[in-house]
Amino acid sequence: MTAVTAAPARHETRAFRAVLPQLAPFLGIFVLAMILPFVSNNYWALIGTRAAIYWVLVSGLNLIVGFAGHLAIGYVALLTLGAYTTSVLVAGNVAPPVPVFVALAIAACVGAVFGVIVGLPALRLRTFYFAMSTLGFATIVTQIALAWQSVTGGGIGIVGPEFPPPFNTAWGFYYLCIAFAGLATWISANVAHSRFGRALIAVRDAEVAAEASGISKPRMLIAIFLLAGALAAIAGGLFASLQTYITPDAFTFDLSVLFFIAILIGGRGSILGPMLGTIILTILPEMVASLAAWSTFLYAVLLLVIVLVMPGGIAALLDFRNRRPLAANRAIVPRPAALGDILRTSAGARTLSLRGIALSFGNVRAIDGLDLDVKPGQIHGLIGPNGSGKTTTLNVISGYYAAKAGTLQLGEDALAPGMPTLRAVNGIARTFQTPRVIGEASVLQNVMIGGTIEGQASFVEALLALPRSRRDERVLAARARALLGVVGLETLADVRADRLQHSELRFIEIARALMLEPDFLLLDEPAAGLSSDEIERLAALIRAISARGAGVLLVEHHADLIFDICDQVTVLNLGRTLAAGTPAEIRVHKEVVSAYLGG
Ligand SMILES: Nc1ncnc2c1ncn2[C@@H]1O[C@H](COP(=O)(O)OP(=O)(O)OP(=O)(O)O)[C@@H](O)[C@H]1O
Repeated sequence: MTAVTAAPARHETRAFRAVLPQLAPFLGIFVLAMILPFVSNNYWALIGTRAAIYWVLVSGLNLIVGFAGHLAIGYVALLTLGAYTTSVLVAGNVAPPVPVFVALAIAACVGAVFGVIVGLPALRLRTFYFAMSTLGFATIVTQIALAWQSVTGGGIGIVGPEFPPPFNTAWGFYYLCIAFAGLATWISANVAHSRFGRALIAVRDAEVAAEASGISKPRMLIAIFLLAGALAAIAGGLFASLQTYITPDAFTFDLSVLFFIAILIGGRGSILGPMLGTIILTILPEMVASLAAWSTFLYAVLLLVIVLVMPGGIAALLDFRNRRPLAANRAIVPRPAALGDILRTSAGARTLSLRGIALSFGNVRAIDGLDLDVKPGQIHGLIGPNGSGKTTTLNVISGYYAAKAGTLQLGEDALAPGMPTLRAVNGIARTFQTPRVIGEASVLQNVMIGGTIEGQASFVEALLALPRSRRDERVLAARARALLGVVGLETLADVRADRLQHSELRFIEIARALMLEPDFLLLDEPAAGLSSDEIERLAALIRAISARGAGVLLVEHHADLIFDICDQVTVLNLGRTLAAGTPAEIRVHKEVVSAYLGG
């Protein structure tokens, strides 16, 4: 990032004002939690404590289910693990007894390790299969707790840990749990509002776009499972103390379902929604005591109602900002001239070259011995009839497909085949034939995702909102807003992306790709679905991008756009080069005219 920097103090004030409406409900809940002891009795201390403990677990699980989209349904296993680890360590069943806070810290570490073990299948398994693997783990933990009698007390159980004064009274323990719940909220909100939280929803809803932005799914998931495992185990330790005595029966499948449904009621990608969901689900059976035995049935009905009536959950209900209508006749008016203030002039003198690239799908030769050079500062058009291999060429360059033959080089360096997440590091960005945008995220967040790898702060720094992480956010947000100005969409920055028109999504993708300050930009049919005015503006924008020194590879069916702005054109037919040359040469090339252009 060069020209765009933000004045920290001014930005922080503006940012604080912007987040105040989002912060207000949390402050409200916190104040209510603080005054509860003064307006109620010990019965409510128990319910309030239970809700706080559940939320410590759900706040972490929310990052896995609500943000990363992995159906970890058997998460009660980590609550069990934390409860037994804390109780056993405090009781001194395997080693000399340790103080309860030390035991809780050890349980958090054990939970983090097992959190990753439970989560690892998510790297390969999706949806139902991953859900089943977490359930399997829950069964194993319960069986071990039952069988390992000398340590866990088996079916008879074990005494839960006791906390020292002032936490050994009902309200003292309540305040301790509220403190943990507050901390868990702060940590999970920090992660959610950092580049890591955005990367999670990108992997969930637009995995290929996430990879093109350099986001590594395994690293992201491991970090999240570590955190969620630690939080769940801490919740387990607190839960064991609340119960005073634990047996494997205390950790029912109903609890797992409660955690899971709390997130679904709350809404994906939200912190406030699942928090309210957890509170509601904890209080509901108590309010209607006669229905307590029906709790599983109630949860199932609630789940059905949510899925059918309000799939966005509480978060969607509270999202007043996105209820405001958008102007129907809005026009996209890019300002390419502003690019100079945002992107440095690319100094890259390296050429992106393909030599003898070949790739088949079964018997279909998608590309067959392709040579192609994309030079810095030039626009290279790639055209050809449907199925001629244009998108496949882009996918080979972006690392989604590994070519069966040939070489792919950036200057003197060979580009590793089949490594899409490394292309962003190599300065290669792209857009997609069908825009890959995260509908539930705002336009601004979508663009910021493009700059994920530009962030400097580590996951731990983001989790604690340390200065480097706050600076990352400032810089990425400022650059994303500036790029939205360049593509003419800055007024829509805070709108959910799924409310936008198709043509607007195309420009969002370009802004997202530009977040990387790419040396090479691969555009897959960017003019598809655009009006003639919009195509003209797109042309000016692409010209301005290449004028900053980037090499552009433009796949397009609009021949006028290609001939208007390209320096070089390659024509493909059945995976082979039919012709290559300047637009003037291609326009009159006999075979091209008869095979593709017509006339
Ligand atoms: N994943 C795949 N599996 C099997 N065949 C594929 C796959 N991807 C592409 N193909 C085939 O490879 C050939 C080239 O496809 P490609 O999408 O690259 O063409 P294209 O020139 O981009 O076409 P269009 O202009 O319609 O987008 C086609 O015959 C297509 O059916």
